[in-house]
Amino acid sequence: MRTAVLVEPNEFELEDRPRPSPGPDDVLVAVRDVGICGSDVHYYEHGRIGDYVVEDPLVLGHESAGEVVEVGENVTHHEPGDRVALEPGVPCRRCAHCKRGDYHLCEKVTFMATPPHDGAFTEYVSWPADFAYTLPESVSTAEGALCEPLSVGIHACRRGSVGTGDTVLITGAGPIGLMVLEAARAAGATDVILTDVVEEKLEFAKERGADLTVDVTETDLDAAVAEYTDGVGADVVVEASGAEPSIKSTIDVVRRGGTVVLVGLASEAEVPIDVLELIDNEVDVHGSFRYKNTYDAAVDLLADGEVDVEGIIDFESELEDIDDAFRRAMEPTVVKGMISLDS
Ligand SMILES: NC(=O)c1ccc[n+]([C@@H]2O[C@H](COP(=O)([O-])OP(=O)(O)OC[C@H]3O[C@@H](n4cnc5c(N)ncnc54)[C@H](O)[C@@H]3O)[C@@H](O)[C@H]2O)c1
Ligand SMILES: C[C@@H](O)[C@H](N)C(=O)O
Repeated sequence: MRTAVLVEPNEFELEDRPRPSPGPDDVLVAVRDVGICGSDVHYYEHGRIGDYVVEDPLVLGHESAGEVVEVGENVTHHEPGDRVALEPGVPCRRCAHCKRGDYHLCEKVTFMATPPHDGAFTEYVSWPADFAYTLPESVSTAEGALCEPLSVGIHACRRGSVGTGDTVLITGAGPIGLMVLEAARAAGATDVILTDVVEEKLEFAKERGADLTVDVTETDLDAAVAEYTDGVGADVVVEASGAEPSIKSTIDVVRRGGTVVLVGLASEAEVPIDVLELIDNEVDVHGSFRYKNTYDAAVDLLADGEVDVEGIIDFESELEDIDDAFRRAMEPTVVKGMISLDS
């Protein structure tokens, strides 16, 4: 099977690898669509993300969906022909975190495209059947693949307890910020503000329904939020840029008693925060790491037409053109590139 392998930074090789056989609890999936995530691009460019280092050739891609072609002997809820979205993180199911229900925090998780685990830029993936979610007729496999970033958005909104009538400020209008926008609307937020430093990203966010957009290179964010919220501040702030100034700004623009959710990964682990301000204003700060129990919700939201994910796709490429696709994905105005396979 054709497989795009990252052999060294900035270089994929297309290899012919043996097709895997599904284990007794697995499904074998013919991959149809795989999104290019910022983390894939980071591994491609730098060969590492923090402590995760690409030491051996690695298959990238963790936003994937396809068609079941074979099922293991114990699998009863899938059959060949089913179209499925694959949740990329499979936990050990045994550790303390898994047993208390926080399976996304499992330290032994097998997460696609995170060294040393291979991902989905390949023709076939064998994957645990309970981490494959059936897509109804109305949901495309491209949308199925984008259940992954949508899941990040749903989990962030759940962490922030976004609710009906809330004003949500999202910093960073990349794919994650835009998926938080979708999830926040679905959770009942009536006012959504997005920030960015790239004008095109903000125009796009506006087209996708942001009530207010703020270019933080030109406009004072505190003043803009104060004006929009009559001096109160946002109920929930979701940080989705990873930029240090943006992380710092979150506690200035959240309302007293409000919630800050940190999703963006700062390049420096330590970002100075005024803790007295946090205490005085009784701000809740939550980290948000990947997601748990979001795929069923993501598929239902897509089936009900409650969210749009396909609209963020800028281009689709074939597996053979993956180097070009990654270079395109690095352009600052591009939101999402997809690799589509027609095996
Ligand atoms: N916690 C998690 O589970 C999780 C999951 C996925 C991604 N992430 C992280 O979330 C962040 C967003 O992911 P993405 O794929 O959308 O990244 P991205 O780089 O595509 O988007 C980030 C956006 O932030 C904008 N930005 C840069 N500086 C800014 C500033 N000072 N203020 C406002 N916006 C600014 C950029 O122009 C860009 O549009 C990244 O840091 C990524 O690593 C975290
Ligand atoms: C969650 C996922 O989108 C992210 N890129 C990660 O590897 O953690």
